[in-house]
Amino acid sequence: MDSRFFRQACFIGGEWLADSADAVIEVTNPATGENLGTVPDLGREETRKAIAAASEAFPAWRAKPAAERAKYCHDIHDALMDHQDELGELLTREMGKPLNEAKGEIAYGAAFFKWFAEEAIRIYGDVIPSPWPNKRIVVTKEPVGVVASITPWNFPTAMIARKAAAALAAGCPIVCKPASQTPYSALAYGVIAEDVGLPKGVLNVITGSPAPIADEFCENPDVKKITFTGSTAIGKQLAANAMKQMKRVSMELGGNAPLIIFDDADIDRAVEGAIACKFRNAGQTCVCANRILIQSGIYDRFAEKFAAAINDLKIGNGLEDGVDQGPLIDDKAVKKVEEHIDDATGKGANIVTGGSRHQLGGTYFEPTLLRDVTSEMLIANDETFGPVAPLFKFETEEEAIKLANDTEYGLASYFYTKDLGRAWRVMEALEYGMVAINEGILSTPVAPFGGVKESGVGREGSKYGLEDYLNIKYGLFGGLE
Ligand SMILES: NC(=O)C1=CN([C@@H]2O[C@H](COP(=O)(O)OP(=O)(O)OC[C@H]3O[C@@H](n4cnc5c(N)ncnc54)[C@H](OP(=O)(O)O)[C@@H]3O)[C@@H](O)[C@H]2O)C=CC1
Ligand SMILES: O=C(O)CCCC(=O)O
Repeated sequence: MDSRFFRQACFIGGEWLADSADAVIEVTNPATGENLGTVPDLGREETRKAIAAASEAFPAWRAKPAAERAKYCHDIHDALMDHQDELGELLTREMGKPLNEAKGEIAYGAAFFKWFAEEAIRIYGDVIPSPWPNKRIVVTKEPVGVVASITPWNFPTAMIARKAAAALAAGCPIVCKPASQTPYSALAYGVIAEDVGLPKGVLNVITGSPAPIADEFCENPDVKKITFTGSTAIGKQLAANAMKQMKRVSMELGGNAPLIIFDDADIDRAVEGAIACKFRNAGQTCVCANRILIQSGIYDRFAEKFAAAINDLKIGNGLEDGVDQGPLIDDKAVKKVEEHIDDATGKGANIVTGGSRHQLGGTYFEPTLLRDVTSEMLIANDETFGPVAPLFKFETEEEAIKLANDTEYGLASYFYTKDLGRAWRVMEALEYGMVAINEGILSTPVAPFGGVKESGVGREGSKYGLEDYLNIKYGLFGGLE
């Protein structure tokens, strides 16, 4: 690929570490199946080196005035935005999402660096009124130390941004392990780190087999925090391992988002929101609506309008103009989508539109609408992570809430209503970390992103996102008499 951001080497301690002989991972463009290149398949030893580089960088990095760390974060923001088109194209090539979404992701990622640059200078402590006349109590905030991150392929730039920006702002160096399917957007951060003159070791990117890298992250005592975005199964495993040393953890895991549309909703607005919420990134986000619950009075009307909007979506290579939905990440993802559709239709659901692999071949899949879906079907309980919209029917508000909460997940939820009382009631009743009312997209760096139940722990973005990278220290000053 003809881009100076395209690096087939890892970035450790400010140096580019190229592959050793045959130990490489091949990276494929999901839109074409073409091989884009390779990255090193590194293991524990190199991970140890990256952690050592980060540990070495820590004392000087944490000692910098917050305004200096903020300046680096602002510079990273500016560098991402200056190269938005080039980085967006790199992202589309390795991940498949449409170019406009990819460029949007670069801007979204950059916005985390800006946000946390502005938060870095507001890491306040506290003075607590003392219960003793001759003693004083203060609270200070300190960086947790070296952070290790593991991120998924669906947002290769932004998922690193929301971890790295908070870590750097707080005073923590970071070692990033990106998904093996999308390493190049992550390695581009190495180029950016060089461009902005980030001190060596503050940001490291290592590629390779996940298990040995994760084991080193969990077992190396110099790593003080592990931050992960990905599947619940891997998140649980990582959290359990990290707890052996009582490391701090942030876990952004799977979801099973309900999108509820009440009879009194603005149907056109709900259709627009459902398209954005369900088909963004071809349905491959943990906040995509996984279950669409429609009140019976508008069920048929909504289904008809939603199907028409789905039929307008253009499928193709994300680099082509006007494409709304690219390929799925790989064949495993397509098989999961097929399994969910087959299971649902086998148990009585009906396909309104789509339902099959797209004529373009590869991992392209038709955006699909299923109706008459019920709780007994696999799709009701398992995250599809693909372009399938299943419509469930409900009669009452109480039933909708019960259905929506009937899952072990609790990440994002959505509902549409014009009734203010209902808006408050339902928001309070939904057991989710995030609730969007009359909106289909809720992500922004200024709000806390995260889940409850088995969707994880911790929050990213917002003022709360920084707390996850800080330790609280209580200082007691005695002897004032
Ligand atoms: N919350 C979210 O945003 C996401 C949720 N998912 C959900 O998970 C499902 C499976 O997707 P998948 O990509 O396989 O998700 P994974 O959880 O397997 O992958 C996410 C990250 O974890 C790494 N990883 C894989 N195995 C281990 C391990 N044993 N220890 C530590 N890290 C590991 C991966 O590395 P490598 O790429 O090298 O394997 C990748 O960097 C999806 O269908 C979806 O339901 C998936 C992605 C994001
Ligand atoms: O799917 C994810 O892993 C994160 C969703 C992206 C976002 O909206 O922030």
